[in-house]
Parts: sequence; structure tokens; C-alpha cells
Amino acid sequence: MTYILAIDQGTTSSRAILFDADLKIAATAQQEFTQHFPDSGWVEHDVDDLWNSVQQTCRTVLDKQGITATDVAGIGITNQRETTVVWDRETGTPVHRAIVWQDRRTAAYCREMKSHEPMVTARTGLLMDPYFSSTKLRWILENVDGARAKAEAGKLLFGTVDSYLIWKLTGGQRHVTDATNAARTMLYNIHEGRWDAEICKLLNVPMDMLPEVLDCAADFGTTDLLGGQTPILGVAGDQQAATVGQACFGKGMLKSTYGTGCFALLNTGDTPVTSTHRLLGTIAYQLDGKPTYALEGSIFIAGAVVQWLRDGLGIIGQASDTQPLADKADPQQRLYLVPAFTGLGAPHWDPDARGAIFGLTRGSGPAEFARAALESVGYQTRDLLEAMKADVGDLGKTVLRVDGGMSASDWSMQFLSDILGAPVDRPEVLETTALGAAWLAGMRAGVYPDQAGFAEMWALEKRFEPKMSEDERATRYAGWQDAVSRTLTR
Ligand SMILES: Nc1ncnc2c1ncn2[C@@H]1O[C@H](COP(=O)(O)OP(=O)(O)O)[C@@H](O)[C@H]1O
Ligand SMILES: O=P(O)(O)OC[C@H](O)CO
Repeated sequence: MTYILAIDQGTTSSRAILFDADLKIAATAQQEFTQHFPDSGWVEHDVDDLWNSVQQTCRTVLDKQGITATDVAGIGITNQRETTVVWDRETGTPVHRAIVWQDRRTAAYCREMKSHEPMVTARTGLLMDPYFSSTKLRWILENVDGARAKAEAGKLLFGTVDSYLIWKLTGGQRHVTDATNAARTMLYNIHEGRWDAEICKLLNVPMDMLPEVLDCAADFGTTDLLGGQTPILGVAGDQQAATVGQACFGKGMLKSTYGTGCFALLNTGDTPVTSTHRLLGTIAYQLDGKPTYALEGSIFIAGAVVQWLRDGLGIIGQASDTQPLADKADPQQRLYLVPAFTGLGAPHWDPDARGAIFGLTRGSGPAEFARAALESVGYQTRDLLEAMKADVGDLGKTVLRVDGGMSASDWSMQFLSDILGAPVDRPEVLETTALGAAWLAGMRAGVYPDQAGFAEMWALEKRFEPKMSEDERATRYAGWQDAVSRTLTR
């Protein structure tokens, strides 16, 4: 039997998932690792934790299935995006912990550089925000003793997590990344498909630190991690891998992934769209040298609001308790919970906003809080889709494809459909991120079907249709917009 191994290096855990020749999951292994919060708004990962958890989960999943390297035709890698690693070219030692995408330490620098935003957006599709890799990389060069001098002498390498993992997996043979990860650095010109010399100069980033950029299905080198020589054949950032896994290959197709945060990507075909409504222009995937672009809306808190109900308020024991609780909520109460715990992402981009709850009465209790929490995810998605419509025009009959842990919640997906006034499709396979990475590698290995064949394999598990009246939808959404406007700081 032939297998493809998908490595999903996420924000809170690393997972290894074995897909069989029919693209079905055969075995999985997962390992969480420590989150470091050294200062307010700072988030770091120990780079060794990332590497060790990837090695261990890969070995475990092969053991579980009772197979060896000879059974694995290829490896696909998908990863938390933007998270920044800088390491020594000779020794491979990271010069600092990985600075995670959520980290806000460069907010002041981004404010200082705001006047350059139009140029940066026009070239990278991104905004001058601490979310992206470039200002994190600059921070390391400025703040780690000796780093700047070493970088200028060509002794340091930069990479997003995929790039670092490949460097380790290939024993330091390859310093590469794929176009989707490069597109999240704020150093990559997505129109011209190359690192942007002017932006690198502006941020004082030596260009020979940067990895070579390849297609998502390409030869990324071979690894002896599994005990033989296994080729690495597919790479994509996790939200782009989910877009691929959802087979959103046609212009106008749309997916939204509900994990810790929520990331909606609209396929815009072979033309990059520069958003005028604070969305991001990005690369959805790149095959045969040809990029396919996307508009992206990034929300930082989605499933995390459910974790807050559990860990912060203690009103639920587990995530699935939200559904029966929300069902009990008093329908007369209109609570709005704006989960701006770490500021607001798209389309507001207000790092200083903080969470708030509106509409409390003496009768408000855990049920109303649970309902407001689940609803907040639907409202935020509607904000993204409104911005997308403003950028590209009516989305027509586009159906939103959903995935990620929180999409398991029927209650949330029904409300999402209600507040969008549009159908929402949940596929049979919710592991779409790993599926996307596996397909990229397996297609390259000749084990899996081509794009059209893969798209035909997409299978619907459940369609949610809107049941809410137009009037109620309009009133509720107006209430949400009012609540958000009261949390914004600018
Ligand atoms: N039944 C459920 N109802 C509501 N939220 C859920 C449910 N199951 C999982 N979640 C939420 O989904 C998130 C986990 O999804 P996952 O895709 O594993 O996220 P990540 O990859 O970001 O860690 C958690 O934040 C959890 O609160
Ligand atoms: O690791 P996740 O699933 O929370 O995804 C993180 C995103 O890639 C951040 O842009």
C-alpha cells in the first residue's frame, strides 16, 4: 500500500496524518507544545519544540500504521503562517525563539512605517501590520546581540516554519519555501513572483537570508527522517492548504476555516485583487509556475471564544456544551459579544481594540453568553463577506465551504447561514488542511488524481440553508455593527 504523509505544523500543536492511496485518513498523531508569552502581546515558540514535535509525530504515525519509509511516496507540509525563524547557516541553531503570527511587538514600528503602506500593499497585497513576518524578522536583527552583523555577513537564514522544517528535514541541504508562505512575509511581490528589493531595503533585510521560492507542488528535497529517502513534494501555508483541500479551484469559490481564529479565502483567479476594504491580497496556490490569487479575511478569535467560555468563564465543560446551552438562551435578549481579545483583524485592523459585551440585563446568564459567543463568529464572517463583496462585487451564488474544529458545531453553522442569508456547505472531510497538503504531494508523486479529479472527490456532509427572516437578519446585523463600532479605538 502507498501512503502520503501530511505534516501539519500548527499554532498549538504539530500533527502527522497518513493518507492512503484513496486519499482516506489511515492514521494520525498529534503533539501540543508550550506557548511562551514573555511580555504583553508577545507570543513565541521554542523552535526545538516545533522540530521535535514534528519528528515524533511522524515516527509515531508510521509506527501506528505499522509501515516504513518505503511505503511513503511523499511528504506534504502545511504550517502556521507568518511565524518567523532565523537560524545560523553553519550550525543550524536558531538565534531566537520563533516569533508567532499573533505577536504584536512590532505594532509601534508598523505605526511609524504607516506612510509606506500604499506601496507595500500594492506589491505584497498585505497591510503594515505586526501580523506578517517581515517586521518580526527585522526585530530579531535589531534586538539579538550580533544578529545584524552576522546577517550582513551572510551567516544567518530566515524562513517561515515550512522553510525551517525543510532545512532540518534535508539536513541543511535545502533553503526553500513555497509561494503561499512567501506571500505572507510582506517581502514578496505577489504580482512579479519575486522577493521585493525595495521593501527589503526599506526594512533593512539582507536578501541573501531569504529562501528560494517554489511552486506548492515541487521538489523540496528528500529526508531520511523516516528511515529511507522520502521526497518532500508539497508545501502550502495552512489556510491555503485548506483552500486546496476544499477544492476551491474555481474563481469565485470561497472557504472559511474555523479553528482558533477564522480565515476566509475567496479565489480570485489569475488576477491579484488589491483590496480597498482592508482585506488581504494573497496567493491561494501556485502550480506549474502559475499563481492563483485570493482575497483573504483574517479573524483572530473564532473557536478561541469558545475556549474562553470554558477556561475563562468556566460556564461549559467542553466546546460541544455550547450548543445545548445556546438553545436555552432567552430569544428576547439581544446580547452582542465582540471578542476583540487581541484587537480586531479584518476588516478593522485595530490592534488596540478590546473585547466587550453589550445588551446585558438582569436575566442574562450563561445561556445568553454562550449564544452571543457562537453568534459572534457568524457576525465576524459576515463582516468579511461584506468587505469581499465591496471589493469584487456580488458573490452571486457562491456557497461558503466551511471546515476546522468549530465547523463541527451545527448551531454555529446554522446561525452563520442565517446571518449570511446564504447556504453553507460542510464537507465530509474536516481535516481539509492536511488533505490539501497531502494532495499537493501525492499529485506530484503521481499517486493522486489531477486538480479536476481531486475536485470531483469533494463530498458534502451537510448543507445549512438560511431560515431567518430578512427583517430579523437586518436588525441583528445592524446591532452587531453598532456593538463593533463601540469597541473600535480609531
Ligand atoms: N462542537 C464545537 N462547538 C464549538 N466550538 C468548537 C467545537 N469543537 C471545537 N470547537 C472549537 O474549535 C477550535 C479547535 O479547532 P481546530 O481546527 O483544532 O483549531 P486549531 O487548528 O486552530 O488549533 C477550538 O477553539 C474549539 O473551541
Ligand atoms: O495554526 P492555525 O490553524 O491557528 O493557523 C494560523 C494561521 O496560519 C495564521 O495566519
